[in-house]
This record gives sequence, structure tokens and C-alpha cells, in this order.
Amino acid sequence: MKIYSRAQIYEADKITAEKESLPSINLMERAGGYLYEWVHERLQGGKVPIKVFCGIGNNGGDGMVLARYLVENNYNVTTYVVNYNTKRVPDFLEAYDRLKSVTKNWPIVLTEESVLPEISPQDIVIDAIFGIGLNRAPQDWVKKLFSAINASNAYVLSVDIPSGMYMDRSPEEGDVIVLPRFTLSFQAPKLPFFLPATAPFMQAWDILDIGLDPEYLAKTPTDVELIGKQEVIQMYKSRHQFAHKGMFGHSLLIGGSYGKMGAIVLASKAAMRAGSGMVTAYVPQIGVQILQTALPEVMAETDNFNGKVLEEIDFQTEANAIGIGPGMGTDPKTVKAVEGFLKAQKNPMVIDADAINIIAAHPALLEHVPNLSIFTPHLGELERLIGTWKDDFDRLEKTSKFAKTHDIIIVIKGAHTITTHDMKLYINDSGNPGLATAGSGDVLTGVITGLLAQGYHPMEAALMGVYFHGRAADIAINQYGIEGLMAGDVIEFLGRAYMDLFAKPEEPKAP
Ligand SMILES: NC(=O)C1=CN([C@@H]2O[C@H](COP(=O)(O)OP(=O)(O)OC[C@H]3O[C@@H](n4cnc5c(N)ncnc54)[C@H](OP(=O)(O)O)[C@@H]3O)[C@@H](O)[C@H]2O)[C@@H](O)CC1
Ligand SMILES: Nc1ncnc2c1ncn2[C@@H]1O[C@H](COP(=O)(O)OP(=O)(O)O)[C@@H](O)[C@H]1O
Ligand SMILES: [K+]
Repeated sequence: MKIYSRAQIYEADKITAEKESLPSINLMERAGGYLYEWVHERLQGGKVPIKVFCGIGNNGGDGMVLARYLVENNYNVTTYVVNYNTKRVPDFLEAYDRLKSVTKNWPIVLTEESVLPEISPQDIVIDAIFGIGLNRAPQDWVKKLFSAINASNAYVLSVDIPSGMYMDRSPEEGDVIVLPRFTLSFQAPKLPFFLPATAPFMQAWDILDIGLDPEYLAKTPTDVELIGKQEVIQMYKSRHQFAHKGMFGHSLLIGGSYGKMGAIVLASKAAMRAGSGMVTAYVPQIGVQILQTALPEVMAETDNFNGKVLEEIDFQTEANAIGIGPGMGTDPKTVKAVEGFLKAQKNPMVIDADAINIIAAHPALLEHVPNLSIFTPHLGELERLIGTWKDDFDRLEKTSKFAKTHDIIIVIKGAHTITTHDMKLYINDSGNPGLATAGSGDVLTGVITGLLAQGYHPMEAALMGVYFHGRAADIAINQYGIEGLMAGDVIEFLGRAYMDLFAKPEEPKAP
């Protein structure tokens, strides 16, 4: 699914109005109408007090249209104009007039001088104060209103985006954002819905299709995409009946050290479950027995030393894809081995954990990393690789520039893992906090390596791998719960994640 920028949303709005030869207020009427349908479906005429807070821009206009529908349908509504600016926009004014024409209870105008209204926990609050147009810090009295809404314990429904949330920067000290129970966003999700500093405000949300011009939406390329089941289905290649293991590639997982063999065991097993025809693990001698006992399906290769860490990386396996890093450590002998290894590589590979740390500490090695290699850092590893950042948006910009400069793919792991290549961002839509457990990153490395070995393009392997990893965890928590989930369980559910691609949605239960 495409995620549009603010400029693209405004453009879509303009083009839709032009194409339909309708005044832009009609789009606002449509948006407000859909908001009303959503609310009405849930309240069914109930007399709960509804407080609609409207700004003076188009977001406020949407709120005004909703308020008018609520008034016309005899709901118990009080409407407020949060008059934060003298520049009331024309469509807002029109919607405001239309509301005033249907009721004697005109909206209450709030300014800096006003006493803010009491909001009780039984109220429903509609937050239509700021939408995607917020571009500077609101005045203190407006922030006080946001705080009062948040402190009220009322059910808060935000229109389009929680007021106070910016489209292009994370909150800073002193910023206040409305914390809604639900957000109804128009047409498509927005980037901040997925970023660590702002996603916690999006506890629950849905998209309202307000009919922006489908042609414009379809043909406009976006810098950001959301990757879910539909996108992964397009990349998936099914197997034919006469397939044999030689057709699905040989994965080589390099890593492990004394006390950290589990990481490479997990990665190797995950590569098998992801469908790699064969898997070999290249580990220090100390780890061979552990690996062979844990995973009879996986072959082992080892170095010619007898230490606790890898001291050389020299293998016979003719691998279709290599994943390096899990449990490997950063011993100086291993660093030397990685240097030698990287200089000999030509094909894209998966670079994780200590392999990232080694490259971060020896940036000259980057020039030997094959193009389109996939780095899978968590935020700590990413910072070592690219340096610090100001906020979530700055991190995305710096990471995508770094990936572009070195022609690599970077998978930024987190609650919403974001993959970047060629200045584009791909946000993953699967996964849950059950994955916040030791070893789940190692599993991801194995899955991506296994997909790469099967001949998927590195971008497909990265996006599909991240999706399947998260989806497997989503299915697994039905059995293990979020707290109970372990990395090894995710591997056991990878097959189910594949099957789920084509699973029919459950039939609704008979009444
Ligand atoms: N486009 C679409 O497809 C559709 C959009 N729709 C709706 O429109 C919403 C976007 O509307 P919007 O552009 O009018 O912006 P909104 O958030 O209402 O802010 C109003 C203005 O406030 C100003 N301002 C900013 N920060 C400020 C501050 N701190 N303190 C004081 N003032 C501040 C700033 O103007 P400025 O003063 O910078 O000129 C800004 O323009 C969108 O979220 C959705 O709900 C739907 O109707 C249907 C289709
Ligand atoms: N709250 C969360 N929601 C969804 N996925 C998560 C969450 N926390 C962690 N993950 C995922 O779990 C994995 C953790 O990887 P990593 O930090 O490398 O763990 P480890 O080093 O223990 O293997 C990543 O794929 C990350 O995206
Ligand atoms: K809002």
C-alpha cells in the first residue's frame, strides 16, 4: 500500500475536485459524512455527550461537517472552534455556516482568554483541531487543551491524525499530542503512524476511503510503501510438482562462537524452514557437535583452528546465498577472517549482528561489500554503522542515504521494521512484541538468507523475510502468548506464515 506525502495528499485533493468539477467543500462534506457514518454505526443514536473540537483549517472543517450531521440526527453535541489562528480557511467557514444554519446552539469559540470546557470521562471527544497541516508548535493554551483532553479519560476519536502530531518530525520536549482511543485517517495511512516516537499514539486506527481520484493515487509513485500480505503475494513463487532440492538453493550461515552457538543454530534452522533446499553452517570447531546434534538437516563446515571463535572463513560449500554474523563475536581474529572473506565476495549476502559491528568499526570494509547486500541492524547496530540521528525522520533519511551511497539494502529492525533501498522506504505490517526476545533477529537472518538462496531478488528476500518472520510470530502467539514466545517458536510457525498467504478469510459465524 502506498503511503503518500503531505504534498501528494494535497495534490490528490486538488485533482479530485478538478476532475469531478465540484467545489472542494464537497470533498469535506464527503469526509465528514463518512466520519458520521462511522460514529453513528457505533452509537446508534445514543445520547452520550459528544464534544467536537474543531480547528480553523480543513481538519476543523471535517469536524464541522461531522458536528452538523450529529446535530441533524439529534445527537447530544457541543461544538467548539479552537481559534488558534485568524486565517480561517474558506471551506472551514462554509462548513461552519452550514452548521450554524441547522442549530441555535452555535459553536463555542475558544481563544487564549477562554476558560477551557470541562471534559468528563463519559464524554466522547472528537479531535478535529489539527490535521496534516500542523507545521509549528501550537500556542500554549492549545497545548493545554490537548493535555485536558488527554487527562479527561474520555473516549477520543481523532480525525485524520491526532492533533499535535507532525507529518515530518518527531515530538520534541514540550510538545503535546492528543492521545486518541481511535483515529480515522483519510484515504491512506501516514508515515508517523509507524515510527517509534509517534506510533504509540496510534493505538487503534482505520482508513476511510473518501474517494480521492483513483487514477492519481494509482499512478503517483511514493517514497514510502506499506508491505503486507497483498504485496508479498505478488513476489511469492510457488513450487511445481517435480521440484527437487537443487532448485531451492544452498544457504551458508557463517557465525557462532563459544557460548553463542544458539544464534547460528537458530539462523540455520530458520533458513531451512524458509524453504532453502540445503543449508550449511560455517562455525568454529567448538560448535560443530552442537550444531550437528541440534540440527540433523544442516551440514557443518569449520575452520582449521581449534579456538572459541572463527579464525578463518574458507569454505568448500557452493552457496547460493550467504548470511554472516549471528553469534560470531568481534574477536580480532574473527575481524581478520571477516576482512579476508569480504574481499573475496561478489554476490549479495545478508550481513547481521557482529558482522555489522565489525564493518561499523572498520568502515573501509564497506567498499568490499557486494552491491545489494542486505544489512539487518537493530537500532544499536545501526547507530554504530551510520552514526547518531536527531529523531525518527532524521534516522530514516540518514539510513536511506547511507544505503544509497553504498548500494546496499538496510533492514532497520523494530516494532515496524523499515527496509530501505534506493531512497525508498518499505514499512513492514506484520509482527508483535512477542518478537522482543533473544534470538529473534538471528531467525530473521536465516529467513532472509533462505529466500535469497531460493533465487528471490535481494529486495524481495528482505521484504518477504521480514513479513514472514512477523507473520509467523503473529500466528505463533495464538499458541504461546506474547510473553511466552521464544525465537525458536517463530521458526516452527514459518510454514504456517507461508500457508497463510493464500488462506481464505474466515467465514463470518452464523448468527
Ligand atoms: N487534502 C485532502 O486530501 C483532504 C484533507 N482533508 C482534511 O484537511 C486536513 C488538512 O487541512 P489543512 O491543510 O487546512 O491543515 P490543518 O491541519 O487543518 O491546519 C490548519 C492550518 O493551521 C496552520 N497552522 C499549522 N500549525 C499551526 C500552529 N501550530 N498554530 C497555528 N496555526 C497553525 C496552518 O496554516 P498556516 O498558518 O501555516 O498557513 C494549517 O494549514 C487533513 O488533515 C484532513 O483532515 C479532508 O477535508 C479531505 C481531503
Ligand atoms: N515490539 C516489537 N514488535 C514487532 N517486532 C519486534 C518488536 N521488537 C522486536 N521485534 C523484532 O524482533 C527482532 C529482534 O532482533 P534483534 O534485536 O536483532 O534480536 P536478537 O539480537 O536477540 O536476535 C527484529 O526482527 C525486530 O523487528
Ligand atoms: K485531528
